[in-house]
Amino acid sequence: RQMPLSLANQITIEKTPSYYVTPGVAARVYNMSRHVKLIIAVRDPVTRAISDYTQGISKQNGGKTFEDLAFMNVTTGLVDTSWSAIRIGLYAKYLQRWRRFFPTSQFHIVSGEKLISDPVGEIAKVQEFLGLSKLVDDSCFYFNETKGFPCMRSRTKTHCLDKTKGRVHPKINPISIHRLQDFYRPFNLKFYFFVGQNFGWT
Ligand SMILES: Nc1ncnc2c1ncn2[C@@H]1O[C@H](COP(=O)(O)OS(=O)(=O)O)[C@@H](OP(=O)(O)O)[C@H]1O
Repeated sequence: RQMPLSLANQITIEKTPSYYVTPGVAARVYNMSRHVKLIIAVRDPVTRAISDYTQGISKQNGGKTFEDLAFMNVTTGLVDTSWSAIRIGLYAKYLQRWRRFFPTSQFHIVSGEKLISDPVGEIAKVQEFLGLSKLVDDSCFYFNETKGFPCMRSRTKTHCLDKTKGRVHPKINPISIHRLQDFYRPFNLKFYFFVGQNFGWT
């Protein structure tokens, strides 16, 4: 058994990035509990793809550039959706799968961008969604200039993202960025429509 038991006054949270995109997971979660609350954290899919690639560089990427992987043909700019870093950013497609099992009221979407620019505001919405009292306020965060991210502070300790997160991304040719923005735009609009929230991705 992997999930710990929760008492009536407790909530149990489990986080795995691949849940959202893995076939069959929505059905398995539904069969475990159809009342479960679902939190999906998203960011601009172009930045997400570059972040994914950056994470891959530290493991293996076969010496390939971001463009080698993102485009089937760099000259025509045909996007390669068979590459997972690209495919995962099609958020609307995966949400449709989850919505076959769960009503809109059971989803909460967290903006990765706002989590950095306004962590207190973004966490406040999560607390509300989970029915928790608002424990997180400005005193819980400070901005770490070196890391470029907000870090958490409690009375006894501080905590920043570890070194596997918040990596510096490689510089990608602006033409490639524009091509990917054009590619994702209709999917992003569909996602905004589904969740009733505009994330302002370009
Ligand atoms: N708290 C918080 N606020 C804002 N952004 C955050 C936060 N936690 C993780 N991240 C960003 O998410 C990227 C890593 O995603 P995951 O945490 O899902 O990574 S993992 O798949 O579990 O390894 C990683 O992206 P990069 O910055 O591109 O490395 C993190 O910066």
